[in-house]
Amino acid sequence: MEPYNGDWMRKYRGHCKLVVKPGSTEEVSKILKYCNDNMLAVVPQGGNTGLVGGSVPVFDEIVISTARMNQIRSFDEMSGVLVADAGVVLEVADQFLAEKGYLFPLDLGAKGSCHIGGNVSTNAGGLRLLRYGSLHGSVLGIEAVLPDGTIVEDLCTLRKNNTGYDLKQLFIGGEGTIGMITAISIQCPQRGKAVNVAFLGADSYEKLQLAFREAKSQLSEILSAFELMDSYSQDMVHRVRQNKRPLDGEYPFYCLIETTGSNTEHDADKLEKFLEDVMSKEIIADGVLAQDETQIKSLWSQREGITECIGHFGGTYKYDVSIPLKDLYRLVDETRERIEAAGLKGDSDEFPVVEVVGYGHMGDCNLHLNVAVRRYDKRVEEVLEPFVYEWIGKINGSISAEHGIGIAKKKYLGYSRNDAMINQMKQIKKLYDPNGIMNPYKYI
Ligand SMILES: O=C(O)CC[C@@H](O)C(=O)O
Ligand SMILES: [Zn+2]
Repeated sequence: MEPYNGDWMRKYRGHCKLVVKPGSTEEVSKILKYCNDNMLAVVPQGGNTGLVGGSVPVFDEIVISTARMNQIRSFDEMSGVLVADAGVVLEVADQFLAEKGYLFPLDLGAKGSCHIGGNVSTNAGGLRLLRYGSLHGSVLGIEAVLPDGTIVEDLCTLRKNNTGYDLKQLFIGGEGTIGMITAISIQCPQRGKAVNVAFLGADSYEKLQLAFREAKSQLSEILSAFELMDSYSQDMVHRVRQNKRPLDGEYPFYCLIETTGSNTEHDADKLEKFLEDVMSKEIIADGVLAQDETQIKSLWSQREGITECIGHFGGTYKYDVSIPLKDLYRLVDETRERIEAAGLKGDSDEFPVVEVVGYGHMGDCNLHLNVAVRRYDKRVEEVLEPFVYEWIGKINGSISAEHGIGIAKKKYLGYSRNDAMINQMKQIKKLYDPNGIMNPYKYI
């Protein structure tokens, strides 16, 4: 039961005694009907890589795993529409598409274990939302099972479909609270043949913002990622991996820029010119361009590896938030000041906090504020919460950009949603799940 009861951050732990692994939508339907008739609570679970405790039980809820529902149902090579079971691993879906010259329009660090059904239920954002948009746009249809066993079959394969309320949107980001997604249809873009990556260092957050503006204007249609990393996050990666840093010098801020297009020479030329320009204007202090596939992977791992390296020290308090760009990094500075003022951060074992770091998807105004700790500690939590959420609320940001609500943010929803909205959400929950068996104690 161990892997089904605990999340990978070792922060949330349930006491479930039963895991069921249906092999088909019909089996999910029978299970849910039985559970609903007998008032048994359930937790749908995919790869269990979530970061807000949404996919593990709180008490003894029954886990319904999508692990055995892992078939690609169809792929249309003309339209690029993929129809697949919820339990297909994201990387497996992407590799399948790669062979056909296409790409899954979502990519994230946990791709080797997360399931596409879980991605859609969380409305995961990932590393290239800037280019390919949100799942609310690319998911064309879903198949889901309601708590009473009803199968909602809406695996539409068309982009345009204005026929009444767009009900699938409730399941995208619904975190399994109104039904369980069993399959999805999704619009996949062509895989760009030319991928280039640059890793840049900047002397200030202001300069990084200027670099972002230039990147949008000079790289325009080929820009596929613009990721932010502060020096603290890179120090953590270095401490854990002891690897050679990408740049010779050290800078307070770094960014990773990726371009994806169809013409290698044209794209490389554009990126080189951009680099020359931002360096000559002293917007960027130093930069390196990946020369081959291996270097592309190693530069990306400086960014994708942050979560894992930070976790290495013990635990992490994670805040996945949206903030208008100009204020985005201020939250990290202010949080670090508070933690230091409370005397909670230090190099030796007596201090719970190792470091306060900021990184994320700058292109989408999405900050990951992470507080790496040697152990979870109430004193740290009290300094962080509700401070972080109040800060976000005041600035009209979002307390959950891409990781969802789960158990971690349930009580803070009011900082991003007003009473009228929360009431509507409660009504929807009641309508779909009157017995409250679907992923209870979370979300709403
Ligand atoms: O661990 C985190 O806080 C962020 C994880 C993920 O969303 C990322 O962007 O790397
Ligand atoms: Zn992220």
